[in-house]
Amino acid sequence: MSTILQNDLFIKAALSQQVERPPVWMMRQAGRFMPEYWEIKNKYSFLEMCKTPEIAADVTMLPVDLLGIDAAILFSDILVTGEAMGGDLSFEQGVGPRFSNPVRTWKDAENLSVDCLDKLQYVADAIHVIQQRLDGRIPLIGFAGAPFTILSYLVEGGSSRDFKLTKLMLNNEPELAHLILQKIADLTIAYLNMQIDAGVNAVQLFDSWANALSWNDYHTFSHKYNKYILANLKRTVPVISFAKGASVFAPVMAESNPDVISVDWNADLLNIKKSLPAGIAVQGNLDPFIMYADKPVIKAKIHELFERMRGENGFICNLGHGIMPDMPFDHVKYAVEVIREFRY
Ligand SMILES: Cc1c2[nH]c(c1CCC(=O)O)Cc1[nH]c(c(CCC(=O)O)c1C)Cc1[nH]c(c(CCC(=O)O)c1C)Cc1[nH]c(c(C)c1CCC(=O)O)C2
Repeated sequence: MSTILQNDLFIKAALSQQVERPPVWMMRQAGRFMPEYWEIKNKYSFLEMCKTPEIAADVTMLPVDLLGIDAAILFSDILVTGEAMGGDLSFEQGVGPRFSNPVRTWKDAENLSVDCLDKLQYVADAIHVIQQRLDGRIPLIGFAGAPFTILSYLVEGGSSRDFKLTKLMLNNEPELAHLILQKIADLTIAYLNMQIDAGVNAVQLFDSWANALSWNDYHTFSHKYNKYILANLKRTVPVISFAKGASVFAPVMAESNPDVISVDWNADLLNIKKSLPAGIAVQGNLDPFIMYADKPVIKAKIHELFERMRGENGFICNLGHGIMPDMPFDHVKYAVEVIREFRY
């Protein structure tokens, strides 16, 4: 690590070193649950916010200044790689992400571009601005979507409940799926290495919808590509592998040798950690929905997890999935305070 960080709890825990308390950050920590996010969001579209480095930096800094978390995460979206490859991406209020030109045929797949890193230059520019603003206070996490999760959005043309079209492709035309997955994986390697060169202090690969896959399909269509990506990253910063489904797939994820595995809320985190090779840290695994509960419940659930993880190096506190737009801001802030006051 070249930068000297004032608060390096997150990096230490990611590298399984001893810390006085677990570090905390939360997925979707910059977002619609914050009134200050809406002040910006009411002026720009979501993609304008992502693509304007000064605005992306302003939004990245909101939870740093308002919540006091131990790591910032770049404000962007996993779907920007799909857009750079040729996807016509939009985010409509109430509808969510949409690709208006879904990728379903060999011709569609062949048209996807891999040599398009220049289209993502705005992300490197944002990282430079954010690192100036952070000024070494806490680390910055970069990220990308894992190939299977990006494939699902490209094929479905947006969010999906059951991934019917994606699974139809995996079953009926596996070679077509492999062509698309390989292209996404190759761009993702270049993209994450670009973020590392631009100065992020860690990267996270989001395989949000891995839990849709069977055990064998997970190996064939997800793990294979995630492993290929991790093998080709500049391993100068910690790498976090996230899957909704990590409760089941964690031992497989470990084979791609990440520094950290981020676990949803279904599993017992200590059991997962003990099942992994020494030196792999875990992140998670609070049920995000505790944020709706009364404050004493929030505190009790955090302490329950921390007591369970007592004595374990290599534990980063996070939610098993992202903060929801209607979660009370003061509950999230309270959760961070409880974590920051905790000492082993
Ligand atoms: C699957 C996925 C996406 N995006 C992402 C994932 C993986 C994590 C996960 O599993 O949730 C990742 C993501 N999306 C966003 C970030 C920024 C950093 C952070 O604060 O975590 C990150 C890391 C901002 C965002 N990404 C999005 C928003 C909301 C945009 C808005 O303000 O309208 C934000 C703050 C939009 C988005 N982008 C995506 C969806 C499903 C949606 C929201 C749909 C909806 O609820 O309206 C795709």
